[in-house]
Amino acid sequence: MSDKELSLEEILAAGQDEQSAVSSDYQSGFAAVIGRPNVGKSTIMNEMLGQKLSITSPKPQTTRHRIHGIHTTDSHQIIFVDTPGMHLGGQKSINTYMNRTANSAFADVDVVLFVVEAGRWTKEDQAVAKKLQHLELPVIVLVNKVDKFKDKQELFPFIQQLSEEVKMDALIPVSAYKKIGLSDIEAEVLKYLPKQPPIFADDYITDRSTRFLAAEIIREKLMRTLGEEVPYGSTVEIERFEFDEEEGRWLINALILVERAGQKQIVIGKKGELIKKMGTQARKDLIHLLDARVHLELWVKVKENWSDDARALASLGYDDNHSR
Ligand SMILES: Nc1nc2c(ncn2[C@@H]2O[C@H](COP(=O)(O)OP(=O)(O)OP(=O)(O)O)[C@@H](O)[C@H]2O)c(=O)[nH]1
Repeated sequence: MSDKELSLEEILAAGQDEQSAVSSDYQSGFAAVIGRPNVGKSTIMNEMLGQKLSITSPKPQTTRHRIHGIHTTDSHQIIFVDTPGMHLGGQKSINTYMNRTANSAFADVDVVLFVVEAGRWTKEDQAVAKKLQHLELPVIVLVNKVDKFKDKQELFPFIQQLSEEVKMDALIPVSAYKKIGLSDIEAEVLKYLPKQPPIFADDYITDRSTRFLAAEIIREKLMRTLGEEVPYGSTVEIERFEFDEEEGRWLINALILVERAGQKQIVIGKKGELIKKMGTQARKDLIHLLDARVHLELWVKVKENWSDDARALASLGYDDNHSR
């Protein structure tokens, strides 16, 4: 990848200006959110963030974490991070996921939120629990979907079983649907966050970031679809990013820039099947990011030495003065 890539440090630097103004009691840090698919991780996070927004890290393939959301208040900032592969659900086997997470995903986080589903303990949950045993990190178990149990007493045997199976520091019954337990999660997480200034600027989630993240989502699909075949030097430029009020949907046109004609065919795939696949996956994530319908057009264009092109760089956010 190009060394002009916007680094995580540069993104973080955006938060530096804010830091002088905050109190010395300010707390900030990272909470990893893990759990098998479908337990309600996204729903809990969206409720905690108060908005349906999930952002990914600037470099999905090279940073350890996907940033799921940033919750900033006057006294603290919790950065919820997802472990790699978590959202691939059924597409990735639990083993692959666990192998990857075992190596690096928990580095640098302050606390782990292990989400399970009330009344349902599966082999996948067990595999996650087993991995957690070897971590030197505080673990808070979130038993989600407790609304499914009218009589809370029915939950006791399950909670008893959990306390035997999982090495935990706290257990919180939660219903993301009914907004039960959300403030308890926040209070419990705060016990483990260091006193330090906010890591991200509190306005980090802006239009500009959204546009930038849209490009990142598409680039992520490019990398995931093509794997090691991803053409060196390819990148994504957002040409159009506007909301169509009448249709009630976002219109997004994105160019995948490659440096040679031969690479264009690799990206498009046989009968266009690869670009179609990437488009479908990217659209799904964009709908989630923007919380609205999305019309996405993806084009592949050969642009020799795109990395020297000022406009391309500006649109990618590599230029401080770029227009939004
Ligand atoms: N009854 C009930 N259902 C819930 C609750 N929270 C989430 N769900 C449902 O559980 C399903 C899975 O929720 P998600 O938030 O997508 O789960 P996830 O763990 O992020 O799933 P992956 O993205 O596959 O890892 C959805 O159908 C939600 O509507 C809850 O508090 N109560």
